[in-house]
Amino acid sequence: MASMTMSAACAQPLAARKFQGSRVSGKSVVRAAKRNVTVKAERDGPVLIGLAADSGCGKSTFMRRMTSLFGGKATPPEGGNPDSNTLISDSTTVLCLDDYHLNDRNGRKESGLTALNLKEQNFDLMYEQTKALMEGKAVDKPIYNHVTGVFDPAEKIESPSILILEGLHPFADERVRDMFDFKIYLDISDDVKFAWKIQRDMAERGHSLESIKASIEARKPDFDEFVDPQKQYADIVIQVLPTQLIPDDNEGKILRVRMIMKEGVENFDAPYLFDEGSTISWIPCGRKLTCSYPGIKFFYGPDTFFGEEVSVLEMDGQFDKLEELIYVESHLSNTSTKFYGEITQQMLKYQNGPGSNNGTGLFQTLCGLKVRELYERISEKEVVTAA
Ligand SMILES: Nc1ncnc2c1ncn2[C@@H]1O[C@H](COP(=O)(O)OP(=O)(O)OP(=O)(O)O)[C@@H](O)[C@H]1O
Ligand SMILES: O=C(CO)[C@H](O)[C@H](O)COP(=O)(O)O
Repeated sequence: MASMTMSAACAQPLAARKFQGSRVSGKSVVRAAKRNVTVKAERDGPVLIGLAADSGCGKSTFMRRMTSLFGGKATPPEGGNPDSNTLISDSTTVLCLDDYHLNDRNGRKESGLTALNLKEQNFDLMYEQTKALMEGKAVDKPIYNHVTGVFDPAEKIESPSILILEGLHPFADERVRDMFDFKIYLDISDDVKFAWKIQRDMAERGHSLESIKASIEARKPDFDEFVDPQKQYADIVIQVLPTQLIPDDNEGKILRVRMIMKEGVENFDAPYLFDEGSTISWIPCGRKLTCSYPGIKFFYGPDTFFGEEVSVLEMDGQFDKLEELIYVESHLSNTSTKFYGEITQQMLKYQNGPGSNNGTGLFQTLCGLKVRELYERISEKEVVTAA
């Protein structure tokens, strides 16, 4: 049977609440009534979006979901290097920041540093080229070839309408960080990262369990020091955790996904469940939504993250019948869809992609819709969408 609880009394001040993983019980916080619209006038260059995440954490999957909302298929530069890391569609260009590594694979062996270390990234070049693209100029960007481990001849990148920088360190350099219109951090917990790596590297790449464990352990200290701290700068953090619906689950198949959204971000109004500012726990399983074990649970409420006010949308569990997502979609507001059912349509379009039946796909889609709206507000151009 469907069940919902909505809290409306708050004993603690916002800042005193524990953030991570806790069920927040608190009052309806009236703070999001204003719409955060600040259209930047006289923008000639692109709208700049950043996506930070560790490697193998679903950036490519996320990018496919996001760029498809702008129409056209994102592909590597036509007639260019087949090992290019760049994806170009009609209006979007996705640059992979691995292309700004300072040293190639051998160089890193000599320096003894990993690619996660900030000293191994050419932030000056990354800044200069991002700035040039933002000014509408073309650049000759290096290509780091992941197959050979060396740099290939540079490729010409024209200034697009929407420029997306994805990689390990989009927000580490203050000069580039300040240029972004919107910053996203994909935060995959160690347990889930491990499960995904095993799935990909064992099944698809023939690596042993021991070698996968060793590579994750080797990366962890540098990841914690150089990549993870960037989440404090993100406007949205999509956090992927093991389910809480199955006690001591270690399979990593059922996921609890949280979309943590900063308050007061220009051109971004956070989506919400039922009632903006309230704290809501919702189990929609029953007549309208088919749920097999362990079911689906949603949560929405205010919180704090790195000392800043945020709202959190959370989904634990997975959909049995994806088309029934329409029921959940109809209870979400501020989603920036252009027609009824657009989220469900998008999710069905990518139903074979990883995460399509759980919160990763849902929140990545929602995030893509918010980016589309942000682009429309800043550029004052409309993205035409077919229902
Ligand atoms: N939402 C998801 N649910 C389940 N598995 C996922 C999800 N997203 C990604 N994966 C798993 O992680 C693997 C890597 O995904 P993807 O190629 O999108 O990541 P990436 O960050 O672009 O990787 P890399 O940086 O290594 O190119 C996929 O093969 C898949 O097994
Ligand atoms: O973290 C990474 C990508 O995000 C890679 O480890 C880094 O780019 C180095 O690549 P390779 O292992 O192919 O030399």
